[in-house]
Amino acid sequence: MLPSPHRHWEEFAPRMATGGLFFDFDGVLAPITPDPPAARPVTGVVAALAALSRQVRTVAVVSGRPLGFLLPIFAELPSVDLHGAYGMEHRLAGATAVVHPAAEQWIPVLRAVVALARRELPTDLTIEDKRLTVALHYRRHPHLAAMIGDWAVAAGERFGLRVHTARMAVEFFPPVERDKGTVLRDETEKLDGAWFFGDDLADLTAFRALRSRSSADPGFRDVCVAIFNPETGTAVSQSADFTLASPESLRDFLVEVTQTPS
Ligand SMILES: O=P(O)(O)OC[C@H]1O[C@H](O[C@H]2O[C@H](CO)[C@@H](O)[C@H](O)[C@H]2O)[C@H](O)[C@@H](O)[C@@H]1O
Repeated sequence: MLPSPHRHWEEFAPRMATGGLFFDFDGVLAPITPDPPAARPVTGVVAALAALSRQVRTVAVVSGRPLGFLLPIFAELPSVDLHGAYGMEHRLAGATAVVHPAAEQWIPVLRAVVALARRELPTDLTIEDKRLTVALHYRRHPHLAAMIGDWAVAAGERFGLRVHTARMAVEFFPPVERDKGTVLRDETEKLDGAWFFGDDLADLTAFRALRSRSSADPGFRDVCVAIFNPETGTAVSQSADFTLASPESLRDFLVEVTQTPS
């Protein structure tokens, strides 16, 4: 019997021209690193996505990163859709970048949070200003987690922003109903099957969107894949169809399947 990843791939083969593969970035295409701006895809995975985009109808990256970060990294993949800031901005294949209008009006408020964080929080904290969202990273200072969490909750209430705990970080979002789940719900409307590769709790919204689509539509095939990371424990794996050990294992899987005639 084929191992689970290859069995799912073989079963998905008839839907290649009408299905999609959607990938998270950090922890999935790129290994986790202490310095957020330094994260880059593992060697060979961009070429594997290029090969995939010639075989599958939709290939997309769905990330908490802003488009400004994703665009240069995937510059050689114009046929891959990029969804940034948890779906609050996107650049679909062959089109220009679009910002969700309800999110755009919150940009000045997010600027005010960045300014306040620079004034009030320790100077060596990594403040990632992503224009439509803001992340405060404490990976290099884990003892500050509780203080930063409390500061973020108070600032979120004061400015009317949503606040979520992320991986060794807290993030501020406009109060707009947009996340990886709504991206998957919208982008799979015209597809008859989709895969999502994720490693973090925010990726569970995407898994749920695929599960909910396939339970409403038995003709739709969903495949949820976890990329293991010790920081997230088993929460993502337990909701997935199978787990790959690392971004490198994902790269190896994609290289193998894109080179095997279906
Ligand atoms: O949706 P994703 O593509 O997974 O992005 C989620 C956040 O990832 C980044 O932060 C995480 O990765 C960093 C680099 O490995 C790491 O240093 C940090 O501790 C992690 O939280 C990114 O910086 C955020 O903007 C993304 O929202």
